[in-house]
Amino acid sequence: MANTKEKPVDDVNPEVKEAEKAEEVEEQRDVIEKEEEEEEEKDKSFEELRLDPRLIRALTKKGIEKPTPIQQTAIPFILEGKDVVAKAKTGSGKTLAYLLPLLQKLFSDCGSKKKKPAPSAFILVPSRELCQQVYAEVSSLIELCRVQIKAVQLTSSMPLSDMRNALAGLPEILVTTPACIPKCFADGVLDPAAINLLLSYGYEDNLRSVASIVPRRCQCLLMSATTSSDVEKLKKLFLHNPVVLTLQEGADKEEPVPSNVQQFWISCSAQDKLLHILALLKLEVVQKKILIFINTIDMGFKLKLFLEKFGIKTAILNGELPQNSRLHILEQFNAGLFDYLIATDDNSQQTKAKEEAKDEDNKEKTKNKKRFKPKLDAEFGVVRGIDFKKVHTVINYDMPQSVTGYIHRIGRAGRAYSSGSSVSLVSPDEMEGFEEIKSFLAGEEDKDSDVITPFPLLTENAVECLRYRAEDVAKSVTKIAVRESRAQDLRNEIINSEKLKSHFEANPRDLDLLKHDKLLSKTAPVPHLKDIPEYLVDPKTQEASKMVKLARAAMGNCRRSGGGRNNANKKRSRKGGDPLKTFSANGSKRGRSGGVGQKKDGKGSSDGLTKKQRTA
Ligand SMILES: Nc1ncnc2c1ncn2[C@@H]1O[C@H](COP(=O)(O)OP(=O)(O)OP(=O)(O)O)[C@@H](O)[C@H]1O
Repeated sequence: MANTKEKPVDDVNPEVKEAEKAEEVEEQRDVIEKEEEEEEEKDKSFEELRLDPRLIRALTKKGIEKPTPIQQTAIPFILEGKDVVAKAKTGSGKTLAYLLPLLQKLFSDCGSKKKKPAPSAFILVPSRELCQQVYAEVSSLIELCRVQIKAVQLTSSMPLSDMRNALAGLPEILVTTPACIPKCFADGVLDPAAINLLLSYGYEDNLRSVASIVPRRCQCLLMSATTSSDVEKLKKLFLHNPVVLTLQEGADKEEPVPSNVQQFWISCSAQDKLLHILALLKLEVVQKKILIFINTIDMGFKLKLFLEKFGIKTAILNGELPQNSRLHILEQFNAGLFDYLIATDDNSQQTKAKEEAKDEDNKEKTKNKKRFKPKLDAEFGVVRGIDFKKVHTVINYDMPQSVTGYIHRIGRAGRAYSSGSSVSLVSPDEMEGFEEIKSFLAGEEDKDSDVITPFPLLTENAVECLRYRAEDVAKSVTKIAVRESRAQDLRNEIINSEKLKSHFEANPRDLDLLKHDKLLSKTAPVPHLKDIPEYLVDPKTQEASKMVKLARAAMGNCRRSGGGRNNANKKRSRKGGDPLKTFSANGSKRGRSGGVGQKKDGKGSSDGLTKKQRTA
């Protein structure tokens, strides 16, 4: 009689095999979680970092309980008075890593009767948006700590008299941008001798503009997610025997993109990008909130007009909008007033705008017509450092023009340990740049590993079902319609921005009334395009969409208010809360190698979902 125990492995019932495999995966997961728990146990608390109790209380009120790795490492050195050069991935908490020790140092100066020239701490950030964000963060900490410290922000658009007024109250902290520096120093608004702590964020270019005026005794802190700066060169300029921190978190080594952001891509022609983004959003296979990056302002308006025909309301953020509007759009998006934001990032926008302007000039020579010309704000930037709250998905509608651009864009999702994903639409023209990004992220040792994997939840069939409608609507979004909407939107925003500036200062709550995702199209969207009829929906993609919605609901229910680190939540989501993660069965330890049932070319498999997906 045959003994089942001695049966060759191949003869074992496939269901038993599946179950064993699942058990193995579960065991592996438990080991990883145990390792992570042990790692967490080794973590230091804010008390152990000798942070002032007032700051710790303020952090608790903000829902922040434990320091992140960069905070644990950098805070003690900064408190010691050391120069620090730190590179840590996006969303890892670099802002508090320098703000907390900075405030603590200023607390001790508060009591001293000796009058110091002001401001003593100088925070240099790459964009106005980041300037506003850092200023808001430092102001809220000061308020929560109830200390007599004053912070101000200066931007280059401010008249000199306003700059002088802002500095007249002897602020201890100044937050500003590189573009503002020449103005501050040239007109004697600021005394560089006063600066004894300089913080620069994303430092390469920023520092050159202040190199000649920073006093030698000044403590310098340089923070970045992507820098390639030569520390040796910087040493000669500013740094005194700096501590160089390159944060290696767990198994992530030096990867600049957090491992909690799953990266996907879809291969499609440039013309088919509208069709694909429609499928992603309309079939709800990506989770909200969603930040969509494009490379030109016109493309942003084209996309907005296209999507609104299908009942998808989006807001637009770009460097030609007035500053008030930009800050307001960011506030509303962060507050969750709308789910889709189409953004043009700084670098790509500047270069493309130059091209556009050149193009316009040439045309203008032939046609002597008055044309709408963009005026861009040199201090605009939504990619580096801006803390978009609860963005789950970043979509690269256009691919960024550099690896750094990609890292900063993707870093807007998955901030502070939350899970996130990115989907890049890659056309044949963009393939070379995309390969560069992939090989950079894979690193030297791991060249062949797929860090960015094909998006698994959209079948070819699902996309094709929408083609007729998408192409029909795309034709109606003409160049003229785009240009008119862009000019109209800018006019509206300028009027609103001016009219409402003083009103909002007096009535901040009224800001909520001005929604930024309003329709731009002159003709109202036709009702039948708002819903996709049953017969057009591919059943497999529909199944995936249901999972995404379920996961969203589950995440909503278990998410804690206050924004602090939530271990329970973290574990739950790791165990399958995020369908994109659950679906990527071949994943490495942290589920990075993407979904099954995918073709190497970035398209979903024609078969659609895998066995595992169907079971899910
Ligand atoms: N110790 C902490 N615990 C939980 N959340 C934190 C902690 N420290 C910071 N955060 C939150 O993490 C988010 C990201 O922080 P921050 O903006 O400082 O990241 P960053 O490293 O500067 O990212 P980037 O390089 O993209 O600018 C913020 O919402 C912040 O409030």
